[in-house]
Amino acid sequence: MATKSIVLRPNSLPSTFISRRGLFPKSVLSTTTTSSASVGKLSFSTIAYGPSLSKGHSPNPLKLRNPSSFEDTSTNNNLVQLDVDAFTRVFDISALRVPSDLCFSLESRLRGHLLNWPRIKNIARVPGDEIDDQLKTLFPKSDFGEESDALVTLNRRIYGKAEGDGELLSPVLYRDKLARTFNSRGYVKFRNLAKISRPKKKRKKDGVDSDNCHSREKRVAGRNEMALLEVVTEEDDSEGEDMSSLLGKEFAKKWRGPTRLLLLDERYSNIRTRELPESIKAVLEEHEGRSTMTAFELVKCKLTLFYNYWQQNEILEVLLPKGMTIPSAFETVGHIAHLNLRDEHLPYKNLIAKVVLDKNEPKIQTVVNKIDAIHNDYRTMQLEVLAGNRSLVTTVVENGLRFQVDLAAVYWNSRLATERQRLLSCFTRDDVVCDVFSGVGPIAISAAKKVKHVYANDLNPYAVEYLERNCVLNKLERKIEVFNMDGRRFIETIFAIQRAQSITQVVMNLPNDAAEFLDAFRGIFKRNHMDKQRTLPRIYVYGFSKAHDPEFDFHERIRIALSEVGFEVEMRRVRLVAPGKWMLCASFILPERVAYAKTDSIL
Ligand SMILES: C[S@@+](CC[C@H](N)C(=O)[O-])C[C@H]1O[C@@H](n2cnc3c(N)ncnc32)[C@H](O)[C@@H]1O
Repeated sequence: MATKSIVLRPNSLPSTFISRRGLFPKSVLSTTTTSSASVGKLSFSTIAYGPSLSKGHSPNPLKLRNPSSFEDTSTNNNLVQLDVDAFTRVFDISALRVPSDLCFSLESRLRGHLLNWPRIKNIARVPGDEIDDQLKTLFPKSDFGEESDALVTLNRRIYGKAEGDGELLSPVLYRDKLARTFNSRGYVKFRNLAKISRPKKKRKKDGVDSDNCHSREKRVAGRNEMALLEVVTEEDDSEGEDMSSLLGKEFAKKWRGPTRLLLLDERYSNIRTRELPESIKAVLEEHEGRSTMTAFELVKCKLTLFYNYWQQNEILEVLLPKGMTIPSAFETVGHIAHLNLRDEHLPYKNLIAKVVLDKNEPKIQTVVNKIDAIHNDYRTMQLEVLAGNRSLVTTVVENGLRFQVDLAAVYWNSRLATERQRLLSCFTRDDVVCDVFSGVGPIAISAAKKVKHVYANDLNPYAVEYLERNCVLNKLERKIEVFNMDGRRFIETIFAIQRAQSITQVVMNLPNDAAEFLDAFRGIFKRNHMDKQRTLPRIYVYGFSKAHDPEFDFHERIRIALSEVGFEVEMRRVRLVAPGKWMLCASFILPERVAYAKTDSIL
């Protein structure tokens, strides 16, 4: 079972309509249309540390005026239109560009000064931070990082001093060299020059030119991503703000080889080089010279966090109204997330389900809500599909076994997985198990893997159908015999069958009523009462109790059902199913006097 917290948050909107203006605190809304710098300053004084939807700025402020994009169309066949762009936030941050070979050691030394945001790596890569493969081939030795004169050679070649090196220039460098030659002689720009080495353009498709196509692809890719980091500007040398003025000429801004960005803490977002803390500068100075291509730079970056970045509770916090209690968990059954929403959440049920689906795909494909308490005999739930595909047939893997279930037609409770394991640990390979209320077989099939033989029964024909399928699915059909009858009749029948092997363990997992089925054991051995060799089975019976002393209460019910008092019962609390309501498991060896009782006599 997986549980997820859904934290909801305030808003005073009508139940089926959520305006985006109402989604954000006023102060934050007003900042969404201001410049990013002012937002940054405001944020730090008023809002807690770390990424938040109430911080940063929205790249699409105009869209904020369209409240209908958050409308919860609950009445409209669970089609919720959630404008995911509204959750895009842009943060202005600073980063240190450092040589790639120093990035890990610098990261650990500077950790306290780094961004340290969840799911965002402190070391970032941006286009152009790595030496181009084509250029790599120009180096005399392949190990670029260790070759001290490699950079000199590269610079010579890039800046047009390659003649005499005896090597052919790559087409890119050749074009570059040509361009500079023409310019120095005063020629006008050679307009077709770029074509010399440019790769051929792909053919236009459907009248869309390839550049537009590319930019659209980029946009879509961005949406599917969690975050995007872009370098905005690099500090202007003319202001004397580059590292060279602080750390010596070695730090002059110039690309010197593969680099990485170390994202700095948000408090440094608008900082200048000279304002960097001494501790950072000291670490950089220490590292200067360790790399053959040392070059540190302070760069301004734009970190964009998309809808995919934010967690379920962060999204719902923004979407849902103030003052609501929090729906805290959902149960997972195969691909289905099973919510248990309270009345107050119902106007937002589709919105909640959509976010749950978005945030838990691909594992979760369907989100359902329990409509009503379980009332029927088959213990099936009334479920409403709120989001995703409508199939309630799913496969659950429990303890290495696979169980197919149709949540619309059969009972399944993943929360009992641990209890089932505990129960199984009581069985041995010599046991013969009888599961009176087996459902689709989580106990019966798991037991069959371990014990000699299993008799499994359920009243629900659909459960029996899935039980049979699951026996086959787990290749255990030879060890399980399946029955479809009322539990009481089943107990009488199975103990009367001559060919039945001696049953040593009986499981009765129908907590609401199982105790009341115990009378079926009265006189089960009476027909062959001379056969004192028959094994008296151990019975495990489950029950609920809301009593002050649940153990005593359940014990009483068992004694009354069996009409017997003189026997020992082990009692265990399984779990609290509701406030003050315990699920219990009682186990005892069927008293001899009950097994051989004459059915019409009362002891
Ligand atoms: C609480 S479920 C337990 C199922 C299974 N042991 C499990 O752990 O998933 C109880 C099962 O008892 C079945 N049941 C209800 N009344 C019954 C009856 N009178 N006779 C036999 N089975 C019954 C229901 O169909 C249901 O599958």
